[in-house]
Amino acid sequence: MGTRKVIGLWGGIGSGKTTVCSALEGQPFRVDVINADQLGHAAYAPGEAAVDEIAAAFGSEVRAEDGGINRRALGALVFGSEAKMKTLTDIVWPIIKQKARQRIDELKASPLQSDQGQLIILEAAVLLEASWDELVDEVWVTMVDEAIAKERIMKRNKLDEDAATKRLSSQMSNEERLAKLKELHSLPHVVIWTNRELSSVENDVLSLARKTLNLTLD
Ligand SMILES: CC(C)(COP(=O)(O)OP(=O)(O)OC[C@H]1O[C@@H](n2cnc3c(N)ncnc32)[C@H](O)[C@@H]1O)[C@@H](O)C(=O)NCCC(=O)NCCS
Ligand SMILES: Nc1ncnc2c1ncn2[C@@H]1O[C@H](COP(=O)(O)OP(=O)(O)OP(=O)(O)O)[C@@H](O)[C@H]1O
Repeated sequence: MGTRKVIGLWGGIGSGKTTVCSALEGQPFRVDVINADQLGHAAYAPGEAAVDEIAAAFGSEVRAEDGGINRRALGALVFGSEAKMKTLTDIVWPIIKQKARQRIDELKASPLQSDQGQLIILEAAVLLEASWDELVDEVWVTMVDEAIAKERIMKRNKLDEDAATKRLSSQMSNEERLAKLKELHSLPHVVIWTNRELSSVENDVLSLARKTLNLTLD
């Protein structure tokens, strides 16, 4: 019987979260990724409870034509304003947490399908800020030098340097992230530095996964 583990994958913009998940594809153990950005987006669909609350807080200009939330309009209000972002996250983080817990429970209730075990990965840029680490067994943190993160997101998102700097400065610095990690105490955690050759990062991620699942290392 394989082991099931829930991993919280935490890291800033362009730090390598998606790359880590891709490295785990096609392995003999099962991997299910829950993406917190997507759970948040689902909360903005027409008829969802958060929609009226957000429109009441931010005004009707954040309503989309279909009756849901227009993320672009909302993003323009909250990115760059700490106070407005807090108003939004006070509404939406508890909803994302509840959706993530429900999805983890569903996955845990489903047949394992592999005697090599299962990793359930909760991928979230704000895992610790939102206290979603309460849902996981282990935390993996992707980290990269900020200058390299800037280069990567300029290239990937076709941003100029100013726009990339703005996005990076709206999140925790590496120093703040490392300090925050110290608050985890008893929860196992590991930092995955991604400013290295991709193949070296991928090898480390596979070793980490096998260790987490108590599989023999080859
Ligand atoms: C502001 C919103 C509506 C903008 O939506 P939009 O589709 O334009 O952007 P998207 O969600 O893809 O986010 C863009 C990037 O910003 C990051 N990000 C989003 N919210 C935050 C936040 N509160 N703090 C730090 N980074 C954030 C995302 O992880 C992503 O890398 C949306 O990001 C949102 O609802 N944010 C608040 C909820 C939240 O914290 N989500 C992140 C869960 S990991
Ligand atoms: N080791 C590496 N060497 C070179 N490029 C890399 C490496 N790791 C990641 N990248 C590239 O950097 C960019 C950002 O990586 P990735 O998309 O995995 O980060 P992310 O944390 O998921 O970002 P976001 O939260 O912004 O979506 C991608 O274009 C990816 O291909």
